[in-house]
Amino acid sequence: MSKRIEVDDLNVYYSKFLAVEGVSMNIEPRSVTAFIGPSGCGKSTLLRTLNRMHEAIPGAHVQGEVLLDGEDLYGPGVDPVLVRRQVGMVFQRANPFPTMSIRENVLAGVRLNNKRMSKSDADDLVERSLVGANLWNEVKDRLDKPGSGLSGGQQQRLCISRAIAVSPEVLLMDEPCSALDPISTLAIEDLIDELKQEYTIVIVTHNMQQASRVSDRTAFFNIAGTGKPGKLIEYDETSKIFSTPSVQATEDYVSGRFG
Ligand SMILES: Nc1ncnc2c1ncn2[C@@H]1O[C@H](COP(=O)(O)OP(=O)(O)OP(=O)(O)O)[C@@H](O)[C@H]1O
Repeated sequence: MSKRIEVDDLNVYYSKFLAVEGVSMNIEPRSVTAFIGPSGCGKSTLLRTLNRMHEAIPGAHVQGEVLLDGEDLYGPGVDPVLVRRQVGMVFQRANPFPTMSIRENVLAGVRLNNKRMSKSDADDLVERSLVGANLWNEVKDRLDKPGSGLSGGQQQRLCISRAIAVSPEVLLMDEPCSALDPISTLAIEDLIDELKQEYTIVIVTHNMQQASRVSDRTAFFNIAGTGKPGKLIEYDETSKIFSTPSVQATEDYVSGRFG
């Protein structure tokens, strides 16, 4: 259920603009990898190439390879819809479908995949996904109420249950806690720690403490100036990045001496 990601000499473009240049990295299964770096260095852009969401923007394209357990996501004949089923994504702002019930929100991705299910299978899946996202106890008595009636932190966990309901191999998270209060943030961080038993997780975060709390490895990206491409500067064990990084720019960034 958890796959290895290999990024090989990846260039990421918005039309002619090279936003991210020459990234190569291996991301291990059952681990959490944090992408950190200053605004505009391409963290979210790179994240979106890992499930082919980048190319949903007109003119956006990549050069290079992204392999999932050895298979090139950008190979000929690969269906981006199937890729997105294997590689789920959770966004900065929780985005449950507002008019749908909690139950239907959990099932939304599965329904999109045209999977027909009996009522009892659907009930099982809803329960398993909500338990998996640590939300079941809080919502089990109101599954037919709208998802928009939940708190921000609960909505984010609802989005995580929607993502895991389709049984992905990888979970991408783009600043999943940036709109949450500290208690909800801790709940999501605990959940990330549990989810890594089953999934490969990549998280973009601006919060250094969060990167050091949740991730096994950290990738620091930087940008030489406006209009220049973002680059991967250093990628290592999180403890090393935050204690004895090899590159001065990493040290400056993690110690807050940046810019
Ligand atoms: N849809 C788009 N069209 C054109 N350029 C874009 C688009 N989205 C992002 N960019 C550019 O790509 C570069 C990388 O942006 P990206 O959002 O990936 O950076 P980031 O490191 O995630 O930033 P932040 O930390 O502020 O979210 C920036 O120069 C940005 O302006």
